Amino acid sequence: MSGQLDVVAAILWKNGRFLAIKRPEGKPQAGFWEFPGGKIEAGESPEEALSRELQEELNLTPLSFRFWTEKVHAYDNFRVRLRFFHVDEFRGPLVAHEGHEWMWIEPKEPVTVPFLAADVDIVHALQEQTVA
Ligand SMILES: Nc1nc2c([nH]c(=O)n2[C@@H]2O[C@H](COP(=O)(O)OP(=O)(O)OP(=O)(O)O)[C@@H](O)[C@H]2O)c(=O)[nH]1
Repeated sequence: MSGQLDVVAAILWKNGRFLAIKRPEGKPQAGFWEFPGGKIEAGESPEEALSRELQEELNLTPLSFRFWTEKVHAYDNFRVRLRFFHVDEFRGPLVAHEGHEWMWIEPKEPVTVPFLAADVDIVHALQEQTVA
């Protein structure tokens, strides 16, 4: 284990669907799908990190968001602490600045793409609509 990463992840909602993006080639865990977000930088609050990452990655400005849940997940060689926020309103347009593929997922439909291991139970919770 080489320490713990502090990460924010955004569950962006549009017309009842949530956004997933694919980790691009060249990044660790390329090819897996995840929620937009990234590492919280030194001196940043989770909310600031959320706004910065959405802007950098997707050209989106969150206008209304709320903390939902957090979890710690141990990958083989590092541990991550993830804070998930629901984002109900945002300003775009969505532009994949970092070359991400993206898709809007209808929670009632089966998910056919592989998500990062830490996100799998989060996706299930969204599908089961156990979230407020
Ligand atoms: N963004 C994001 N990261 C996640 C999720 N789930 C999850 O385990 N992670 C992990 O959290 C870490 C986030 O790192 P990142 O590489 O996306 O962050 P970043 O954009 O700040 O990285 P970089 O600027 O170094 O490229 C990765 O190790 C990733 O495996 C998720 O849903 N979204």
